[in-house]
Amino acid sequence: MLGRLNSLIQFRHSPSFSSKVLRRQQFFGTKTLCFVGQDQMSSTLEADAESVLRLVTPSLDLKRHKGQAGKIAVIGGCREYTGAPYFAAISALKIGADLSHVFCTKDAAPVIKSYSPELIVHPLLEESYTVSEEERRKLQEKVVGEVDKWIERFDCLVIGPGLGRDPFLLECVSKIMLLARKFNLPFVVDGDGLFLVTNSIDLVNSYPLAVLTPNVNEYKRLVLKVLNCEVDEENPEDQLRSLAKVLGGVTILKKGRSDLISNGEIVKSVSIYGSPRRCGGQGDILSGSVAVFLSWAQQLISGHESLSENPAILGCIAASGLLRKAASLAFTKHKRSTLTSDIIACLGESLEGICPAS
Ligand SMILES: NC(=O)C1=CN([C@@H]2O[C@H](COP(=O)(O)OP(=O)(O)OC[C@H]3O[C@@H](n4cnc5c(N)ncnc54)[C@H](O)[C@@H]3O)[C@@H](O)[C@H]2O)[C@@H](O)CC1
Ligand SMILES: Nc1ncnc2c1ncn2[C@@H]1O[C@H](COP(=O)(O)OP(=O)(O)OP(=O)(O)O)[C@@H](O)[C@H]1O
Ligand SMILES: [Mg+2]
Repeated sequence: MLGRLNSLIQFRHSPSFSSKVLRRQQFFGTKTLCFVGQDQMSSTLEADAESVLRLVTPSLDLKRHKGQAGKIAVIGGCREYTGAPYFAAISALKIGADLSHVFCTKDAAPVIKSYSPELIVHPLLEESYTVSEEERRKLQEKVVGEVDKWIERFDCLVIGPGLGRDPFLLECVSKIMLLARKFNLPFVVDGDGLFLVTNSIDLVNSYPLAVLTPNVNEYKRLVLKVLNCEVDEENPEDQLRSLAKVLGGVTILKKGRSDLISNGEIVKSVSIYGSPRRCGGQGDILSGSVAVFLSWAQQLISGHESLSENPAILGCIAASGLLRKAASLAFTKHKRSTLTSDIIACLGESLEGICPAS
């Protein structure tokens, strides 16, 4: 059994993929899934996102307790932006995480708390305008110390949604990223977290549990900074693979008409569903979703020592497929007036359609 599971979700270019029916192990409950190897993780570019969703999504098991389905923390939310961290955090819960925290600035906290009692919001971060020069170092130690008390409880962080670009705040977040690396905690970097990382690439370099989710603008800036060239529209896969390789094997999800995913070795795309609506906030849904599916993929793999796949790639494929399905469903209902909150409201129905809970 293990050999078959192993061969089927190996991420090397293995031509030997073949169609098989797999019986899941106890830790996810016995669940039969059809994991068609050929058009899945083998050398074809397009991943079979729906099969990956079925593979990593755990069964609901009465024997499990609160927290086991995932504890996510979003680091983001400032005076300027409060929607993005909310979108990322609530998406994680709507998909199936048990707990979703937001670490944001004192200004943003009451606003985000007012959006939903489901989120645990920590008003710990600070922006420069609230801190005098002499207080900075001491306050930074305090902020990072407070986050440190929580950080080991989480399965994945999402760093950047609505973070803003305040230098003092970004310096604190840099230290939080180093803390996450010390604890081998996976993190998704999005939004202004990418602004931070693009200017301090060492924060993610050679960290295989880092996932970057750049949009068109953010990708352009990352390529310019790291590869010192313009985006190659003719051959995006090779350039993406090179970028991830130069960054030491981080996983990059390049968002666009098709989402392209690479860890510097393989490249996979997810083009299913999707919608023509480009309202702000969809990338925030994606970042929260990657965190949940990456955590579930890690649980799946940790239950099989012999498996060596990259949970970050699995998480990106699953999250992209689900978001695109939910966006398509929401667009069917709301057309031009589709909002990010409409897409969030479709996450549950979309996942249920691919991977029924009962
Ligand atoms: N409702 C909300 O609260 C939302 C907040 N969002 C947050 O808004 C913030 C900005 O996201 P965007 O998608 O607008 O960011 P982008 O980076 O796509 O663009 C922001 C603007 O700033 C410019 N810019 C960004 N970085 C730059 C750089 N290094 N040098 C020069 N110009 C630069 C861009 O060209 C653009 O004009 C992020 O933290 C994001 O999470 C968005 O996610 C959308 C929804
Ligand atoms: N042209 C497109 N056609 C179809 N789907 C798209 C297109 N562009 C983006 N998407 C989908 O929307 C998702 C979010 O991408 P987008 O570029 O909106 O992120 P973003 O700009 O970071 O969003 P946010 O406003 O949250 O910051 C992508 O993962 C992708 O699946
Ligand atoms: Mg974004």
